[in-house]
Amino acid sequence: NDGSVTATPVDAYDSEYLCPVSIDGQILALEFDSGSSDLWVFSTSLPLSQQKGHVIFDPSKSKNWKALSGYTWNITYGDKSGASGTVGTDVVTVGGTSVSGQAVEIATQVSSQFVSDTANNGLLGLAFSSINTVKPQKQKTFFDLAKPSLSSPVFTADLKHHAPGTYDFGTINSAKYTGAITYTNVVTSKGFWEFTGSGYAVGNGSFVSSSIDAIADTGTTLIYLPDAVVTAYYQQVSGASYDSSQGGYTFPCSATLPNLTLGIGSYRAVVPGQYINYSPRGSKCFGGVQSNTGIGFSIYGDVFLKSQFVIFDGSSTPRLGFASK
Ligand SMILES: O=C(CNCc1ccccc1)Nc1scc(-c2ccccc2)c1C(=O)NCc1ccccc1
Repeated sequence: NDGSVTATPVDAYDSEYLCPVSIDGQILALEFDSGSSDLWVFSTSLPLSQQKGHVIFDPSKSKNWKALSGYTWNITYGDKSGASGTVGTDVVTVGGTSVSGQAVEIATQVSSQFVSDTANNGLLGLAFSSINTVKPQKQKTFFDLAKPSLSSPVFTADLKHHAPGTYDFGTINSAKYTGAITYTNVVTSKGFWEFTGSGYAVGNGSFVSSSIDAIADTGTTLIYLPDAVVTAYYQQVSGASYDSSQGGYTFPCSATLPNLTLGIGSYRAVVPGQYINYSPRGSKCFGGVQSNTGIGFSIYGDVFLKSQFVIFDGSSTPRLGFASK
């Protein structure tokens, strides 16, 4: 039972993309996150003050809800946001793909970043189940549970710049990309869709071969790269500088930004310069490419992913596929 669901940007900056998910008939907009592995939702178990403005899941209204007594979860993201709570299982449907016995993690507490992001009613994790946070027994992701019922064990991301895109489960729709798909091996030891990029080029500059340890992360907005790449990029942007008060590189909003080419094997993925003007911040504009210092690896987030058609291949040898579109 393959499925396809629309991924809608939540704001003018494509800071996140939300998809409608049905939990036994209750429909919530969730953020699909290939950088984490918990499916959690705003719930009636939250303090009313934290529920305000959100669409709330009410397990008491679900016929298929089965509480998992004594099970808890607790997740913290790199930006120090987080949530925690209790767990049950229910029927979860995304597009045409339906899964029963899906662990749905009920929030009893969420951090302020989630409270204020009223469009976001929770996350649907699409990284590997090894990093699910449920205790005493970690739970499987929607993709892992859906896999056996899919035509092929894959999902694809076709995110778009300032426009709705799609996630497809079970099929690779050849109408959504041009040219050949380049596949690259994935290392799953950290639980992420982790691969090694082959280098970079700034604008029309020559390609610099270098191994870049990176993850494909639909839940992270920007691209986080090694300092060597980031400084080389912003050297080509007049008026750009690192602004510690803004926590990253900014530049005059009138700047013309060069494209950034990121190598994946012999494939050259081109991120249009305009995608790298992320958003106005203070009197300048904040860059969509930032340093990966403190993270431990690079993150190819939405600014990158929306320039590509991406295949998350969950076969016995997981791999990532990239194609132009
Ligand atoms: O955590 C994720 C994927 N989930 C992103 C997400 C979605 C909704 C709300 C909050 C977060 N990806 C990864 S892997 C590694 C990190 C990381 C980032 C910075 C420091 C240390 C680790 C992150 C992450 O936190 N991504 C989101 C993010 C937010 C702000 C700045 C950078 C990255």
